[in-house]
Amino acid sequence: MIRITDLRHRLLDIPDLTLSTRHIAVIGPNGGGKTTLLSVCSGIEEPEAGSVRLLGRPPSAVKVGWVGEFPDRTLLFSRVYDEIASSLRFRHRPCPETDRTVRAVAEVGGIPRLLGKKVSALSGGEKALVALAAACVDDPEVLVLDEADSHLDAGTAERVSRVVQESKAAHILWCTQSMDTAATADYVLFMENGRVRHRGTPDEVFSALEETCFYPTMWRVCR
Ligand SMILES: Nc1ncnc2c1ncn2[C@@H]1O[C@H](COP(=O)(O)OP(=O)(O)OP(=O)(O)O)[C@@H](O)[C@H]1O
Repeated sequence: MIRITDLRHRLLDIPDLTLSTRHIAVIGPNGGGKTTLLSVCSGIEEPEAGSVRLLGRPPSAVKVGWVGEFPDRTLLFSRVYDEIASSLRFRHRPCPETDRTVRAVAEVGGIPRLLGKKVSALSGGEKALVALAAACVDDPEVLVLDEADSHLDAGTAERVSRVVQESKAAHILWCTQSMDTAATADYVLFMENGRVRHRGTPDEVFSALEETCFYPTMWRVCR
């Protein structure tokens, strides 16, 4: 469970929010506070007031995997293998176990052929897949994606969805500008001006957004 109480941080103002579903989509206009909310929920930023609890603990006590919109800013190592292995190495996992786990997560992400490459030689979409593999390799309890799918072709975005769904994370907080992706979530938060304007199942939230640009294209076509 994710529990937010009296949260105030910059423009964020969320008095009370309890999220118990696994896949939570965070959507809304630019500047609405989505990244700020994800940063606070991930423990990257301490809230100015109020509290966030993930699985009953403060975010700093939870294994959180983070994938940002610009992997160039977060990828630390020059080789793909080293990047994906880094969190296991930081925890001093045995080398054979690390090797097995890195290869397994690369397999799920469809990137075994990238393991020997230099990060600087990858395309933007390949970097996103590497960042996702690095975030998933240590079995995060909570997986947070901040518009990680924004520069991906449809096939790569589909692969990202598969890796995310196959992760063992209890919660996936996924900020996306793809309303079709958000429509596949269990629960949707629509953020505007730092507040949660709409919350509920995709049906509940998107029915309130039918006249706006925040309505899934696939729903317009197929429903
Ligand atoms: N470090 C910061 N210091 C002060 N204000 C900030 C900081 N980071 C973001 N903001 C402001 O907070 C507001 C919300 O930003 P945030 O990045 O959370 O929005 P967002 O919904 O993720 O937007 P986008 O869809 O454009 O990425 C914006 O007005 C932004 O200018």
